Amino acid sequence: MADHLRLGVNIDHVATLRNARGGALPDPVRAAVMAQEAGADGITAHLREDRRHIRDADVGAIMAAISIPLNFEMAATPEMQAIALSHRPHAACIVPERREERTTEGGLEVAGVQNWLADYIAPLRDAGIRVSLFIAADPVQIAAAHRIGAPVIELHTGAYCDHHAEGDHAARDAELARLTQGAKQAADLGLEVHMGHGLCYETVGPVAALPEVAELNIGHFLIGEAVFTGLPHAIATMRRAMQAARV
Ligand SMILES: CC(=O)[C@@H](O)[C@H](O)COP(=O)(O)O
Ligand SMILES: NCC(=O)COP(=O)(O)O
Repeated sequence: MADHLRLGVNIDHVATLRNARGGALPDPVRAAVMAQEAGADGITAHLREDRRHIRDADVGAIMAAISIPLNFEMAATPEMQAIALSHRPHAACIVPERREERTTEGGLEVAGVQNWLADYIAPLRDAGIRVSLFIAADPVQIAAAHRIGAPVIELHTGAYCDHHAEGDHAARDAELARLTQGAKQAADLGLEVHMGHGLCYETVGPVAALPEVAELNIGHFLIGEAVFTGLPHAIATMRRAMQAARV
């Protein structure tokens, strides 16, 4: 078990709120600094092709303002590759994107495009960026991630969280079993395992308890909770829930 389960705080939805009015506030850079001060181990931010949350200028501004790692989420496009190479964040997490989706709906297809994707991530790796692939807990995709030389995978916890929210505990537990198996498979292959999407205080425990998991990336719930209790309190409460599950 990794000694310390890292918490990456995703600040995308501060930017979503800013963009709703088209101005400068609330500032996602301020949220990143506040998250760092509240004990986040990293900041995650997704520069979507449609720029619905952070924008190009935010990437450099966030990196300049924080001293913890930035996990830069990006689609596998030439434009995003060039942006990642120009900023060289600590990590780049390649995620699938569909313009019309409300949120990231599935995992990245790796197995079907493995030669192409291996070539795509090579320059990122050569630039010293830790590449991670945001995938479903599917044995075929996990094996393909390993084959193409990605050092890290992030398993999509969205379905697990959705089933929990819908009260469908059988489906939730089946999804948790898939995540558990996926984490084991990946760790056996030598991959570093992260998880994220849709996690909240109620759903974080069972995934935080998995010994193979080194990092959780959590955003939407924390930013929503911050409206009521403040970001430092939300982060501290999430950390306690993670820690309680780990012992
Ligand atoms: C890739 C992912 O898991 C997302 O949570 C992302 O970081 C936030 O963006 P969306 O809500 O647009 O998916
Ligand atoms: N990669 C998942 C992430 O960064 C956070 O997802 P969410 O908690 O905003 O759904």
